[in-house]
Amino acid sequence: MVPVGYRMPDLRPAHWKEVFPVANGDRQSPIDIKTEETKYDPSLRPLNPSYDPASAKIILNNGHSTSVEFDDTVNKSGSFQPNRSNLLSEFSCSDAEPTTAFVLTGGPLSGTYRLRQIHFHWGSNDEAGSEHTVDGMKYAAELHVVHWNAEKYSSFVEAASQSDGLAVMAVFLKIGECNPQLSKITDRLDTIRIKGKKALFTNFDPRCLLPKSLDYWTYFGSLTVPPLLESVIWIVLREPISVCSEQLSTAEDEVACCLLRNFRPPQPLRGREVRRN
Ligand SMILES: NS(=O)(=O)c1ccc(NCc2ccco2)c([N+](=O)[O-])c1
Ligand SMILES: [Zn+2]
Repeated sequence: MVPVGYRMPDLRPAHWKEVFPVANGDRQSPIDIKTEETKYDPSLRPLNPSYDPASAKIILNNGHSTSVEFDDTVNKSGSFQPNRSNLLSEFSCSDAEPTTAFVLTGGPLSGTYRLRQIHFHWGSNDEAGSEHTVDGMKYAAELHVVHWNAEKYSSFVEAASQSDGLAVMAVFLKIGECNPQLSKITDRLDTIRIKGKKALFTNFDPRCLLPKSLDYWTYFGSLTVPPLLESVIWIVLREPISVCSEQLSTAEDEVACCLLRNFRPPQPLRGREVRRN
């Protein structure tokens, strides 16, 4: 029962500032990446994602996106002993060494950032859907791989309020070949059609969704949905991955209307620098 006189907050991005004043802050995300204005930084190291597929737990419809949540309660470094039954080569699509953790290191990061969840932003058609844009160009969708600074902070929520608390790797999705790795997620969306619904989702290695090249742009920004906290080191991969229209429309059809067009428009750069490796 909604109390008399209660006005539901307007959920559209242009109104977020009424509830979250930080929406007008100096390091908001996403942004338009003007490639000519990015700065090469020789101190930037290669990215080093290493994920334990066994840490994938559930797939969730959290009302503004579909996410795959990972068990980030313990640091698995050292605890994951590769053996016949769990060798990454059986799960992973890359031929990397078996991992002993599910963390992101290297790139612009100092320290170890632990994988929390992955989720997508898409539009209601193939022409728009990404949050970041490149020279004004929108991609069909955008994958976010969310990590938190487990070396300095004790939880995701604590890290989310710190300027170096989160690291989100963004991967653009462009319309092309169907992506069998993505189907592992889109094929399960029918099980989480309504908000709050979750389903078991294990043995998924997010590296299967990454492009061949891990070259990136990086800048200091924020969460792109409320509470819009300015705690994210953004790492935007320059090479997109492919998705076919059928997969995207499956995603759009399978989840409630409110998950469509869940992308925030680009925000003012406010003098920030975008670096590239
Ligand atoms: N589009 S995003 O990667 O910036 C993003 C935004 C919000 C939240 N979550 C909302 C939230 C509440 C407290 C702190 O965080 C997440 N996430 O949780 O991975 C990611
Ligand atoms: Zn996101």
